[in-house]
Amino acid sequence: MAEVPVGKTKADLQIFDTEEDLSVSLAKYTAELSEKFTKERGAFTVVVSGGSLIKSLRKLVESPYFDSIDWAKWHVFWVDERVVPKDHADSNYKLAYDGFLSKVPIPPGQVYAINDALSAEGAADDYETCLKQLVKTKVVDLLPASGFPKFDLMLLGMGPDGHVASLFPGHPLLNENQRWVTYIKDSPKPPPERITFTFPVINSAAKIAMVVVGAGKSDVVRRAVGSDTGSDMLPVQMVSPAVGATTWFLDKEAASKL
Ligand SMILES: O=C1O[C@H](COP(=O)(O)O)[C@@H](O)[C@H](O)[C@H]1O
Repeated sequence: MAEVPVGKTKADLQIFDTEEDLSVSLAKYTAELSEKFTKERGAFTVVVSGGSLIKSLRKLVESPYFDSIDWAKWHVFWVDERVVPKDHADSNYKLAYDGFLSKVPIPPGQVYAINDALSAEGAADDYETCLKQLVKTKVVDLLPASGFPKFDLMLLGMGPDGHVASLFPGHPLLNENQRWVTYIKDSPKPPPERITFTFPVINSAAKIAMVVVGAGKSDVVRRAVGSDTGSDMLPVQMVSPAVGATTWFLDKEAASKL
């Protein structure tokens, strides 16, 4: 494991020969954090993205991780969601449910999907209200220094353009610093309407795993890893936890241009 600069902070970089090896290591990392936070807080708050990340979580539902994890303590959230019905092919909820959540015994009331009956604006407001309630009841931690929720673990992917969550290069939402959850109606990647956590929330997390696989992302990985703090920073370079730590999980192909 090497420590490398990414944007204004440093991240641990792990490179794996195969995506299979990456998936095993990601399961071990997640299981260890599940044990740590469950012991410390009595709950484990996990935020997932959509996209290719979900496939890389597959080893978690296998032995020894499946049996060792106290799934009843998990609370699952989405870093971003497309404003489509939950059974739509574009839904990040459906992707996670089919590939992961349907295979583990997390109590359904601890899986916080967005309200798909609302508009983008309404769904963002509703999700933010839900998070505020969970902070009040101490299911979700608060980072006192920032006043934003502090999730235990964020499992994030990155698009080939360097976007994370639904925070896209050059978009004004990159600068949102009040809202916890906001919405976008002009996403450059379809579907256009989405809700997304803002950077202050992402950067208040205790642990962030940035999971990137495939040669198609090698150029953006090369651009992201380095101490470029210019004004045209990629969204992924703005992932910069205030008190937490980021670990990048890359397969050999994604890391091939480093
Ligand atoms: O649209 C999205 O894209 C990103 C990246 O997806 P990937 O398939 O290139 O890994 C994803 O992290 C985000 O949650 C999703 O809504």
